[in-house]
Amino acid sequence: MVQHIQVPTGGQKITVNADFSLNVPDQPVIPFIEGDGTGVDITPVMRKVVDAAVAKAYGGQRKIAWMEVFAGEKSTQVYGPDVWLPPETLDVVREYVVSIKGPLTTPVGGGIRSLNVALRQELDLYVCLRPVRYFNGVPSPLREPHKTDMVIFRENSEDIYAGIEWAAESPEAKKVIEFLTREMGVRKIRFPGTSAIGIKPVSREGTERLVRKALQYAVDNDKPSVTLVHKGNIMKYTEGGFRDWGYALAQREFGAELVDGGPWCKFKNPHTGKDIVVKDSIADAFLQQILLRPAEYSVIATLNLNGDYVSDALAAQVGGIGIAPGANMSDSVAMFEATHGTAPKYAGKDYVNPGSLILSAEMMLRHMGWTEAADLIISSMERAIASKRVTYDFARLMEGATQVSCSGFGDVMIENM
Ligand SMILES: NC(=O)C1=CN([C@@H]2O[C@H](COP(=O)(O)OP(=O)(O)OC[C@H]3O[C@@H](n4cnc5c(N)ncnc54)[C@H](OP(=O)(O)O)[C@@H]3O)[C@@H](O)[C@H]2O)C=CC1
Ligand SMILES: O=C(O)CCC(=O)C(=O)O
Ligand SMILES: [Mg+2]
Repeated sequence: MVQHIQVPTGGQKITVNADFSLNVPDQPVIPFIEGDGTGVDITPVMRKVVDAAVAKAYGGQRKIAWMEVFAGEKSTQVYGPDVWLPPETLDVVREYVVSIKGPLTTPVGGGIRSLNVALRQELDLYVCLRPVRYFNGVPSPLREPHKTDMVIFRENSEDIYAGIEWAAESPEAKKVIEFLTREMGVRKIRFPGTSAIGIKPVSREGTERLVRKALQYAVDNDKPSVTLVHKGNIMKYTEGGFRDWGYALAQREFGAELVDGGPWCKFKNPHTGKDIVVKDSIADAFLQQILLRPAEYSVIATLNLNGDYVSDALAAQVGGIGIAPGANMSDSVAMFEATHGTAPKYAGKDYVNPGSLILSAEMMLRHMGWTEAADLIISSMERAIASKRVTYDFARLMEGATQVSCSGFGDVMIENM
């Protein structure tokens, strides 16, 4: 029984087989969270574009039955003042297997903890998958933006991002600091009386399941390399562990062999016979390498916080977070979402680029096996950009562009299907 969610009549559930493949009916029910801030602008546009692509691709034989579920500010309006993430949202998203969400606000400093992180943790959506590619004509700060073609596998359930921390001078922080200094012999806390404390859990199991997905993706998609991005020189057991466990897994499960004595290693893609190189890069150096030598990187596997930074940095190289899509996935459940946040200054103005959420929906359609509709979204996005009728973020950097609204860009895409 659901309290405030209206289950659409006529739609059916997507189900998951034992091997994690999906059974997708012709009218699947897809839960969506509208999102805070610019969620009110981009989510309806995303739905309109997806509905048009599906109608065009399948001539009315297939149709998504959208089902709104609630989180964030809208949830507090529907369920009551303090209900930010109602249990029935989690239940429904788990039960219906494939969903999509707009961005959700997280206040800085105090207030609620991230609902985005909570959704990922509660549903154990341990892979944050963020492909970064260039669309011809998009204004970019790089001379050769097409050379940036990477797929980020960001660990999504642990690291300092898990949000285990205590405020400075709180009894909890004092207790942890006392334990660390008295029982663990820690002498390195510079100002113990006024330090906030955060905990960074990074596990072998969490690393292995993420790196396994990244390596398998490289195999399935004929990619030349997987790079483990970490700061293991400084954080030896957490980020260094990530690197070491990643390399060990590549050798143990994929038969990788050391290159020149290691630690880089390589294995043959069983489908193509080509080499897949497994390498690593320290995060600060990596951030300059992706600008200077992007063509040398393909699949990226990294920890949660690094993945957050790397996602926006790479998105900027190909035109910004206005067209940066993503997915949060477990072995069975997938929740698609844009890389960007709620951009509050533009909320409700029908202004921002809906491209990130539309391309997240494109990933969703492909995940469902609805490739014809997904292809239509890509081709109409390409044509819309080529026509130079684009939202402010591109228009301000593009010569000869006509600026259109958020919904206007959706309409340009639909015209181009
Ligand atoms: N997954 C999620 O739900 C996420 C939520 N957040 C949350 O969002 C809130 C705001 O975060 P903030 O740091 O401002 O980051 P945002 O990603 O919301 O916005 C930063 C800047 O990115 C550009 N931008 C964002 N969205 C778009 C878009 N659709 N089209 C074009 N440009 C866009 C704008 O740049 P310009 O000013 O140049 O126009 C904007 O000012 C925070 O509460 C944060 O926690 C953040 C990231 C992810
Ligand atoms: O949860 C948030 O508010 C921020 C999340 C974020 O920036 C991301 O996942 O990329
Ligand atoms: Mg982010």
